[in-house]
Amino acid sequence: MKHSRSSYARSLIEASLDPLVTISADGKIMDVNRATEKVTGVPRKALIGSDFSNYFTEPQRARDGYQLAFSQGTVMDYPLAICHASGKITEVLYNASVYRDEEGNVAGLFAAARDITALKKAQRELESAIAQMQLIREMTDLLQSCQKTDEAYPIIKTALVALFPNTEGGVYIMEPQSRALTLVDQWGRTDLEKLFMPNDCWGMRRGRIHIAGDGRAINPICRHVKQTTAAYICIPLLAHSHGLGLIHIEYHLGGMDPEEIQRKFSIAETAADSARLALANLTLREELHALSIRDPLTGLFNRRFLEEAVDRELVRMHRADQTLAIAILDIDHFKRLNDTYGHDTGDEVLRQVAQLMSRFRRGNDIVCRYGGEEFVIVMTEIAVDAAVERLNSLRSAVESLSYKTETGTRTSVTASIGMSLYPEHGDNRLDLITRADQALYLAKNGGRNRVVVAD
Ligand SMILES: Nc1nc2c(ncn2[C@@H]2O[C@H](COP(=O)(O)OP(=O)(O)OP(=O)(O)O)[C@@H](O)[C@H]2O)c(=O)[nH]1
Repeated sequence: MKHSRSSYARSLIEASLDPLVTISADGKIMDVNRATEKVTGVPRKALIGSDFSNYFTEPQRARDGYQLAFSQGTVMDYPLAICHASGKITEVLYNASVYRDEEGNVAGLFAAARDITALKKAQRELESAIAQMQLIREMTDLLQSCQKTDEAYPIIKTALVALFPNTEGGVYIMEPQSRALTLVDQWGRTDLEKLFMPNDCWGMRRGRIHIAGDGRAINPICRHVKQTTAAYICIPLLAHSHGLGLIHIEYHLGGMDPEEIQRKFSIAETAADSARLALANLTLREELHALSIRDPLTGLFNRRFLEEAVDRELVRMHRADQTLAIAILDIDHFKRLNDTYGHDTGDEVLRQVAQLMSRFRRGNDIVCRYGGEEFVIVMTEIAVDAAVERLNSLRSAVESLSYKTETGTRTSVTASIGMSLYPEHGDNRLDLITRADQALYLAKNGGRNRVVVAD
């Protein structure tokens, strides 16, 4: 009966999936079950009699737990990590309690471990997923506050570097005219292709993520990828199937399990989605802005732009204690020209005068179509004499332009110019424009085709 009871107890111990061990008062292993052999990779014979702390990644911590169990009589959920002979680590929680001999003296410790490796891994993955989502959220937040695409690229890059440590890559933007993909920011390697066409990238061609260099049989290597020692992922940034750019990430497969790689891809996709939306908004905003500050007939800046620019320049001139000249150029008898030769000839005159004025621009000068047949020129850091001289040469250049009319004859125009100076005639845009306008009125009344400075 005695024999069968101990064999029953043994079977029970062996049936446990948790590693069970008894340790003597001097720290030597006295007995183990099969689960302990399995988790350590050491046969029972070698385990018995050996120092129990040898099998942990942190032997001192194991000994501390052992001491604690002795002093308290028991320890619960004591975290340790067992090191298998192969190097594989099993994270466990230990429950241990002392056991006594027949005289009631402490004879050793009985300890049971619960494998929490999978739980810990899931916990770490969850924590890392939360941290990554937090990073993406921060990136999205910052991107929403960007005013220009130029501000967005470094934010996207910084987020990608944080999301994918130990990778290399770059952010490309598609040039609207040529459709070429241009490298605008990069991390890690510095020899990424700087410029290539969408056709050189399988991701851009197909409008979806392209993964290659990771040993899959079919996925071909993109032409823009110079070295193929690393695996890589190309994420096209598209908005309504219109190309905005590309995110290219290269990574080394060593040590990453396929599940982890898959997770990284999903994160890359989420980050790219956010970057794509932000870039689409910014590009649209920039396009609208360009439309809103240009005059469609002449291509010059419009009044709205001028107002913002003059205010900015006035602040700059004030700080630098410098002068600024504002001149309004008005084509003489333009109504008559329109009435005589037709509106199209009038338009052609406006276009040619605009081109002339663009060529006239120097340094920080601002030239714009102020409305109708009126143009404004802003010249910074200029004295009155120099300004008048330049304006007179512009006036005579306008006079020497010749236009073919709708009837086939040629005609020409003259222009009157009124000018005011900062700070002499005012310290703000409205005053300066009013004074220039008054000077223009005087130029018209004085016989036209002349430059008049506010008195
Ligand atoms: N062709 C053309 N004409 C325009 C445009 N915008 C304004 N105009 C015309 O420009 C003319 C401006 O005429 P006015 O302001 O009377 O002045 P003006 O005939 O130039 O006479 P002065 O300024 O006194 O020399 C009007 O007939 C407008 O219709 C445009 O975009 N194209």
